[in-house]
Amino acid sequence: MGGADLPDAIFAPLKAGSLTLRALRAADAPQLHRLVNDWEVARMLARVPFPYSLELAEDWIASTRAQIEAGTAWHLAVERDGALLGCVGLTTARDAPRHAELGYWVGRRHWGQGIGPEAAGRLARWALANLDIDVIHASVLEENKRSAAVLARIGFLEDGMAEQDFTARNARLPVRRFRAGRAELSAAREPVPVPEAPADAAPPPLAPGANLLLVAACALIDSDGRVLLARRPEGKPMAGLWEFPGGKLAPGETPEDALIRELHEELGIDVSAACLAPFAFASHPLEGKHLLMPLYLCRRWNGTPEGREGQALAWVRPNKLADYAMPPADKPLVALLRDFL
Ligand SMILES: Nc1nc2c([nH]c(=O)n2[C@@H]2O[C@H](COP(=O)(O)OP(=O)(O)OP(=O)(O)O)[C@@H](O)[C@H]2O)c(=O)[nH]1
Repeated sequence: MGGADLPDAIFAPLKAGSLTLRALRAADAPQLHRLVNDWEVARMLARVPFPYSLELAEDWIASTRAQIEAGTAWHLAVERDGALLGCVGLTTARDAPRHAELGYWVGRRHWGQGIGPEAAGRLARWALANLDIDVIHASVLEENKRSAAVLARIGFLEDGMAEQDFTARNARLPVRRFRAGRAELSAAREPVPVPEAPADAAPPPLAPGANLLLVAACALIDSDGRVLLARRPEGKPMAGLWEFPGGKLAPGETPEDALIRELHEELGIDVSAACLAPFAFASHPLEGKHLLMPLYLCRRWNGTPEGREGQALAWVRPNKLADYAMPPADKPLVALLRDFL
């Protein structure tokens, strides 16, 4: 059996509500051809010719599998109950490191069911959490109001106009450009209600420290002098950035208590307070509050760290720490750590 029959071997499918996003397979060609060989769909897509032959569908599917394997683009089938509904794709930008382009289309008979935002939103959030990118761009034909609404609903912001060649129309046409990063995509997902304050009300007095977000973090250092970084998983704010393991202090906890608990929960290792050496701290605005984060060093623990919450882990040499995208609060810590180790 060839690779084309084993789609999940190259890409673990993503769930998005009732939808599944998975690698395209050779067997999808007839269904894909039927959906996209439709003037109402093809005329809105830049690179799709019309009429669109079955052979083109077969060739394109093969190319999408090669791109996933090469790590350059992820064009996926949008499926529900075994039926192909459309496609969603993300291509990393060749000339702009850490940027990517998002695209999608849905077969006409499936319009109006919220499939576009569900599928495109999931792929965008997955990409920011799992690929080395920070910004996702998308273009929609100026007249394509439906597609622009999909992007706005996911959290994309409009950032200007451009022009693009549209193969099916044999014309260069104006497109609206959109972009989103981590802040936009998590804000759209988890809207924070802002309480209405009466215009003349004085702000209530705050207890000392009430605006602080207390987080304890730890640089685990192995016998080769490498530091453990963990990647924030999809669904958390700042997903995809690398950080020092740790987390927020629960009520009544000391930073050491919190670290012992977090390192056990997140990595499955046991540390004792005596092995946590205070090293430095971060102080930075975050989530409408102010992050105060002591960073400890730890060279001794029991167990082997593993990403118990699905987070990727990396043991990183001090001189390579700067290659990992980390939250802004960590920048000074990284420099201190590199100089110290
Ligand atoms: N653990 C950790 N958190 C960091 C670092 N740098 C940094 O800005 N933070 C921020 O500190 C906060 C830690 O909260 P968290 O969400 O990980 O805390 P938690 O484990 O209690 O998770 P939860 O809030 O989902 O329960 C996040 O906003 C995170 O982005 C870092 O190096 N390590």
